[in-house]
Amino acid sequence: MLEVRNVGLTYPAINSHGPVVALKGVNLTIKQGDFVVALGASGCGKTTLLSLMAGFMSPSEGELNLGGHRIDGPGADRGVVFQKHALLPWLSVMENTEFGLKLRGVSRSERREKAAKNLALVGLQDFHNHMIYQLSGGMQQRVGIARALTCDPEMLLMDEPMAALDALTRETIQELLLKIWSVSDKMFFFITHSVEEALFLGSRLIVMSPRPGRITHTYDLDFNRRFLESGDSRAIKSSPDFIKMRETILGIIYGDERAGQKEEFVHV
Ligand SMILES: Nc1ncnc2c1ncn2[C@@H]1O[C@H](COP(=O)(O)OP(=O)(O)OP(=O)(O)O)[C@@H](O)[C@H]1O
Repeated sequence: MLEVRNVGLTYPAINSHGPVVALKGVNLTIKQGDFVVALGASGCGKTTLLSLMAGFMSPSEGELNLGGHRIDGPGADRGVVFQKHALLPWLSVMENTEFGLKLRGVSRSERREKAAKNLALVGLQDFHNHMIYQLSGGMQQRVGIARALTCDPEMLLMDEPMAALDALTRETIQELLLKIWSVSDKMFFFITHSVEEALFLGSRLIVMSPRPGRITHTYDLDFNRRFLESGDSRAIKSSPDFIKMRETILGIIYGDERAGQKEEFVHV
């Protein structure tokens, strides 16, 4: 279980810009098997929250605990999938996928076996020896997912992993992610700007607002389970309850975006 308790994060002043209160009073609990998706206007602190969960930085206030232990740096119990540029272009698909295990000193045969299993899970079993530049954007993102899974983390953290992909590839990888989620007991934390993607993927949706960044709305969802039962994503995304929810969430986010255009960010 991941617990975020009363977390605040203030970035220090840069030149003439004062400090920025990126997060204030954030509370969130993510349990095994939860797929939590974060949505919110630009600058509301989504990436900051993910970075704290990843241990890339420490909170100014409050604490984050994973499995009862305070997060005080990056760890193999958390795998991160970024939007792009996170693969090593001079290594092959297999070498990228096994990289984390290699750093941990795992034997070649064991890490190859684990990497091959996860490359098969994302449909790249025939591409072990390809170089990264020989793959499409969607395939590269599949390698990123396989790489994160290969260290067998308790939690997968994903910061807009589909943002750079075309619509069709994006839908295919959304469906792939749900299939991976359904056969694992991992915690997923996923950031997106797409309301449709958030509703489709999440078992819980948090909506964040800026100035200062905080969680303002939480929704439990079951569109992902309905997809896993029916396999028909288009039917789910065009269903009346999906569309109604999409409009509600869009109303909240557009309200925040418009307010943001009128106000300066809060400085302390
Ligand atoms: N390194 C930094 N130094 C100073 N301020 C920062 C830094 N990183 C982010 N910020 C500020 O903190 C706030 C939250 O940023 P963050 O990137 O977490 O938001 P976000 O919701 O992920 O935004 P987006 O949706 O645009 O990616 C913003 O006001 C941003 O300008």
